Amino acid sequence: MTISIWRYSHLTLAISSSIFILLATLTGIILAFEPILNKLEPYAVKNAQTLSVAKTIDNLKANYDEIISINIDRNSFVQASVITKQGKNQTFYINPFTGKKIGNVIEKAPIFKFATNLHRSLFLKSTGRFIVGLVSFLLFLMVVTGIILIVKRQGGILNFFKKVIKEDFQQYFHVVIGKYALIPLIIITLSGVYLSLEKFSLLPLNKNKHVLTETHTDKPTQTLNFDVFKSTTLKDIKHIEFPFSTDAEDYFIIKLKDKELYVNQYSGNTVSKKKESLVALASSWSMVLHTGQGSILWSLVLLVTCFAILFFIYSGFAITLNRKKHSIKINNKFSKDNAEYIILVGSESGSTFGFAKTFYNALIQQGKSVFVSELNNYSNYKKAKHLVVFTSTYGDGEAPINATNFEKLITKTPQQNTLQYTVLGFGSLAYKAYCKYAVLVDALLQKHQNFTPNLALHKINNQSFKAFKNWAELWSASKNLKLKIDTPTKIPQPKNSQLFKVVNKSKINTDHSFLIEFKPEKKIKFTSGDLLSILPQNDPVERLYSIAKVNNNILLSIKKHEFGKCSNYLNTLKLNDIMTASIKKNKDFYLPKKAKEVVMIANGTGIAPFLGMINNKNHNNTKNYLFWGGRTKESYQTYSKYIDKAFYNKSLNGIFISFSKEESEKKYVQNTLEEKEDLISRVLKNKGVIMICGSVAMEKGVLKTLNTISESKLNTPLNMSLIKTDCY
Ligand SMILES: Cc1cc2nc3c(=O)[nH]c(=O)nc-3n(C[C@H](O)[C@H](O)[C@H](O)COP(=O)(O)O)c2cc1C
Repeated sequence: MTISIWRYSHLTLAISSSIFILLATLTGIILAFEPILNKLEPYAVKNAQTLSVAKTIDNLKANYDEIISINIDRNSFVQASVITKQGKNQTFYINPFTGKKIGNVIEKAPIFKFATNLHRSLFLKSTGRFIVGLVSFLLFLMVVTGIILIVKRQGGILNFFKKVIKEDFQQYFHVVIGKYALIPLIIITLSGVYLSLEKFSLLPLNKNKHVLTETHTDKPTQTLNFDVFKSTTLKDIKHIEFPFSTDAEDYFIIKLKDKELYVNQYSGNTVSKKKESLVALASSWSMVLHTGQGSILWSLVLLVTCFAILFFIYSGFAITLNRKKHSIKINNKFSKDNAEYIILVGSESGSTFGFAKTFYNALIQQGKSVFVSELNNYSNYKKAKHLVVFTSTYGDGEAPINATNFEKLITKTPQQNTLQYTVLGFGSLAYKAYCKYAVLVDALLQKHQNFTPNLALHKINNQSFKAFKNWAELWSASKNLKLKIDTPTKIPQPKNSQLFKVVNKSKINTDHSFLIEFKPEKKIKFTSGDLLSILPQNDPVERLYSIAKVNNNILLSIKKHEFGKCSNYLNTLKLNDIMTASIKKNKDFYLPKKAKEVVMIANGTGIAPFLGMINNKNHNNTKNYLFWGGRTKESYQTYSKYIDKAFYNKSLNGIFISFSKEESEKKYVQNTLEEKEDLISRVLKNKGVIMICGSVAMEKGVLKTLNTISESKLNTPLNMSLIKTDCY
């Protein structure tokens, strides 16, 4: 399988540098605390930034014999180096308003010294510094390739910040956190690279030099009266170096944010100005941005970003291992020119290859000559008579990575024979462009003169093995074959499996239906209308049951089929038995929050989600009506308890029941809908919502009846945007 160059680069970069990134991140986490702790020290003096340098010097002079330097650090703490009246040379934090000492200069704690050395040079001096700089650059490249991968995944740059669809925990959070950590990551990596370049003196030198503009004067004056000191506040100052001697050639050296001044110690005139170079300014910014010095907020951002990097390392490797597990190799027994059956696969993350392999094996078992390849390898097939395309859809309805050239290839590659073709699309209903690329492939083949359709395009949602098996049966019937589709030997456990305990179970009724109530062993979120996915033992095909949320438990309504593996398994469960299953969100079938009136229509066990919905607290005063079709009055007894309760609580405003097998009143749910056409047309007119759950046959009949009511009473076809269905 071709692997995207970007994904390959992203992965290679990650593998080659992960140990160093891990070290840098762990030390980065420790170092992020240093500026936070420093900033919390009580050495910041209120309004000190507004005080003039002249006043500060004045105050210091009143307390000490001599001033050597004044320094304002990134926390805005004012530091002075002085000779005390006792003749001692000392450096400490001062209150510039009084000139008095307020604390000793903070010493770097040993843990921070250790972490800094490891972070900067891995204790390997220049070699270590070089490695760290390189790793920082590699991490930057990973951010860039990551951005490209997100853009591809989201289907274009404009969709970059659009919601990410959750397919799998690691992938989802790798992308989501990646989007939000993007800017800090770029800043951290680029500033890291910059600081390394600086250490290796690889940055352009500052060509600005001091040029003296005044001849010296030996006339002593009062330092305090210098204009430059009076007009400059501590806000602008980084450092002031006092003249070392009384020689006129010794100046005050004043480092401001963007320039350096020489000030004559006698005249107070600025004798030279040197502008800070852009390189030096960038160095200063790189230091601040990379270390978080002076800002608790930015240090916290750096800290969180370090944790994000740790998550990327974990989730990135988990995704890769998962892909490896799913990657499938097919050893073709026949060449492309000797095979009668050609299977072409479009796949991004490999799962479609699994289906192709199963299909390939089934054909080979029947003694057929088959050749499997990728859509991007589309070619001319000398003996082929049948083409089967299995393709997923990626991005926003786009081709998966190994199918991107197919559209071009098919127009310029001639075929000698006419091939019968079929397209099977793999996709997910969670995306708007459901199986869109399969639709395009189908259209391309339809247009092509060498292809004739054999079976209409079919779509498989969420890699459903059951749907695939159904399609394979249809396809083999169309070819007069008896394909044996092997179920996968490894039964995948559904993602986010949970344990559920049986806490209630009704007797099985004359329709072979029963209710079973499960209590989740762990606290989980779910809503009536969500689905419970159950894999019965030794069966890879998941069964989905619509959930009713009752007393915070899951209530299912099950019909036991004679040979139904899952329904029989559920029927064998006793009180307190534990079952493994997983919850699948089904937001499209939630009770609407805003509708004034909701009509719920179900037959048989399709009533389940509605039993939960009508028993939910009705905060919006929505009026709920339930139409249910069953076989006999006895069938209804199974559910009556929940319906009575809803009536009692006034969360159900009408119930309309039809029995199809009661001699006295044989009716289907559609007949009752016709009888209540005034209610139905009112709900449709007022933009209420109609929810349907149950068999597909019932759904068809109900939609037809609703359409008839809409056309006759409202003179308009049924507005499908008001209909929600969950039928099977
Ligand atoms: C990022 C991403 C984008 C997807 N976009 C679509 C889409 O637009 N339409 C669709 O039907 N399915 C979409 N899917 C679902 C996949 O097509 C589906 O999971 C398929 O079975 C994956 O097959 P593969 O593993 O062979 O690539 C998308 C999946 C992912 C991860």
